[in-house]
Amino acid sequence: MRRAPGGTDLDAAVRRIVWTGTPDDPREIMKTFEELYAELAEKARTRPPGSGTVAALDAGVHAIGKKIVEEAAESWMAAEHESADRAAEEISQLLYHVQVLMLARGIGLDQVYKHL
Ligand SMILES: N=c1c2ncn([C@@H]3O[C@H](COP(=O)(O)OP(=O)(O)OP(=O)(O)O)[C@@H](O)[C@H]3O)c2ncn1[C@@H]1O[C@H](COP(=O)(O)O)[C@@H](O)[C@H]1O
Repeated sequence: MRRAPGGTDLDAAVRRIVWTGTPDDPREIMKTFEELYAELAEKARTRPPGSGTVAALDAGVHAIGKKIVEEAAESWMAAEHESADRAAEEISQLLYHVQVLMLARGIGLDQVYKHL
């Protein structure tokens, strides 16, 4: 069996990445970055009532940018002082707000990926 550095079972680590791992239902499939972007793009297009994404887009680039800075700071603090799971939660929020910023500026995934 393959082992990740540090003796962790690599297959188990990959499973943790692929599966969402809520404590109650570890079988629930997680949402990928691409799937979230497609969902948010659809929200932006259809503007369903009650969508936080629509509200954030209406608030504009300046307000979205402030949320990104806030979530980036919270990610940093969680990574430095809290558990890996807490840091991951903050990072997920950071990624969400980055995607909202992309949509606000009409930036597609490919436009970003070509710079990676
Ligand atoms: N993944 C996210 C997501 N991550 C973060 N957030 C927002 O970011 C905020 C960050 O949480 P904080 O703990 O910083 O809370 P807060 O500072 O009190 O937040 P606010 O006062 O700014 O609302 C959350 O309250 C949400 O408003 C998200 N909002 C939505 N999504 C997903 O986006 C999709 C579309 O959502 P809607 O547009 O709301 O339907 C759904 O799949 C959601 O799960």
